Amino acid sequence: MSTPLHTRRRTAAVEVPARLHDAAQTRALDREAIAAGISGFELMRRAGAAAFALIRQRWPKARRIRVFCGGGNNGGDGYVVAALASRAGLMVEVLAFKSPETLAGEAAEAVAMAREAGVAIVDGEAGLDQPFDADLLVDALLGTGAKGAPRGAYLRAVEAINQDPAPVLAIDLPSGVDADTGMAEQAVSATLTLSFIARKFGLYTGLAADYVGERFFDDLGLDPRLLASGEALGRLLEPAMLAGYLPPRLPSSHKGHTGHLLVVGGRPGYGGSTIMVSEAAARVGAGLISLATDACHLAAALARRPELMVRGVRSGLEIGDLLEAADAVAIGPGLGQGAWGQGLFDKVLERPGPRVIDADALHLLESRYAGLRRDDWVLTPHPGEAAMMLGCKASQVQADRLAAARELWRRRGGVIVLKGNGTLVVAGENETDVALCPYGNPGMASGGMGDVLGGMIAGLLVQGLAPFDAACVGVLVHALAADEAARVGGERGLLAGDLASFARRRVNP
Ligand SMILES: NC(=O)C1=CN([C@@H]2O[C@H](COP(=O)(O)OP(=O)(O)OC[C@H]3O[C@@H](n4cnc5c(N)ncnc54)[C@H](O)[C@@H]3O)[C@@H](O)[C@H]2O)[C@@H](O)CC1
Ligand SMILES: Nc1ncnc2c1ncn2[C@@H]1O[C@H](COP(=O)(O)OP(=O)(O)O)[C@@H](O)[C@H]1O
Ligand SMILES: [K+]
Repeated sequence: MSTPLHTRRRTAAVEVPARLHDAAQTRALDREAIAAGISGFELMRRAGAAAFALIRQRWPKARRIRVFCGGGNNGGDGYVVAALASRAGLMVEVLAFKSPETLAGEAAEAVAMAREAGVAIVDGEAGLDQPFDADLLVDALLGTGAKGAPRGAYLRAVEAINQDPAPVLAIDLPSGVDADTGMAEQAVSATLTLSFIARKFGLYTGLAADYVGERFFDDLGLDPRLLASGEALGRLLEPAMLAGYLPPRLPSSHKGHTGHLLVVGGRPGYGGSTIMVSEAAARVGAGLISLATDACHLAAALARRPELMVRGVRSGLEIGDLLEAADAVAIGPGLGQGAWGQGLFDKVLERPGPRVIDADALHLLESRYAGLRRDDWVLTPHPGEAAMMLGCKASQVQADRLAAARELWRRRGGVIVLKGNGTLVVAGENETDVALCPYGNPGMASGGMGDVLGGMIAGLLVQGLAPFDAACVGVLVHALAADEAARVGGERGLLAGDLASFARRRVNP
């Protein structure tokens, strides 16, 4: 983590954020826990108990519970939940999608536990045709051992769960969602998902958001040192981190200490984008902001934010002095890919230094600078732009967002911010180089939101944060501001311009 300019020494401890694992890394943790002396069945018993405790807490009035059990250990967790619910006097039915007699190991012990508790276990496919009128469904079909989309009877079970109006608790993950990537074609649409031992990376990004519902996590009482060991894919961004990144300013600070940003872009008809970039940068604390844009936007920019220094420019030749003065540059929104935009972009790339490259500038980077790699830039593609840069389809980017962001990083270096639900910040191959933002909401699916994000990242860069830190803080502040704005006024109708004032609170933690 870098030290922002002219700030007090950090007092807040930087908390180690939650780790994110894939299925294989989760299995490694399971094995470690077993090697440390907790039996596989004990883990399963704890998982089932945690799930039943959550049921009691969230659905205290539920009396009729239908548990959909698969043939692996995820199914085993389901049998434990059924046993505990039955012992508590609830009416429970297990629909078994693999014959309980064929289950092995811990899952077989869990079946025995359910039988002993008097749970009715019926053949899954036959049971689907029998009405049950459940108050709650438990999805214990597939967990981290799932390979590909649900097949056969499992697929019919997923469809039946989704057609039933009852709420759904997904055990460990919604069956059909890929734990590693979040890819989901046919998956259980859960009300809540309770994950064990490890937070699965895939549940926090991309399409998974449409299936997981509210996310819960239980470490099953494992030693935190064990959970901190071994490999992980990345880490979650959390609000508590902000205090560590953004210590208060020194009382003697002046605008020369807080950074000068140059924003470049806004061809005729696209002036609003750069105004939003500039305003967002100002609201996260950039000291001075120069905006180089088409002259037709001068009046609008100054009317919206008289704090800006705005210059109408006809070509890249007119920004040399501005580049000289700036600590960082944000370029791309409204830039266009014609001669005007090209000239400005070429000029900006002539000099090294922190840059946020977005929108049209990403297209210009691909078309004019194939193979150029730099450490000091932050590239902020949405999935469509990432696909353009990788020469694939946006759906392929979404199918494995981490792989796409990593590939972009390998090609381009610096920091890659892959936008969209569960935004990823990637600056390398290690766990500490990958951050995922679990905040944000679909109210952000409106024009200009990305411009505001770019402005925030740039506004943090000029204050001296390192590119990875600026990207992480910018993404987090942007999403938290959008969530707060949505809480106040609702998601639908949320405007990019609404975020700035909420962001201000977050950068003063
Ligand atoms: N000791 C442990 O390993 C623990 C495991 N736990 C639970 O166990 C789960 C992992 O258990 P498993 O490794 O047995 O895996 P699963 O329970 O996910 O089951 C895998 C089984 O499902 C079948 N299958 C896989 N993909 C399928 C598909 N697409 N369509 C239909 N059938 C498919 C396979 O035949 C395989 O036998 C975790 O998600 C968690 O819920 C918890 O009980 C905590 C402790
Ligand atoms: N459903 C969503 N959930 C979370 N964040 C979202 C969602 N939709 C959009 N966003 C965020 O809003 C911003 C949109 O950026 P972008 O697509 O570049 O928009 P624009 O080009 O209009 O500025 C990104 O930061 C993205 O992560
Ligand atoms: K499941």
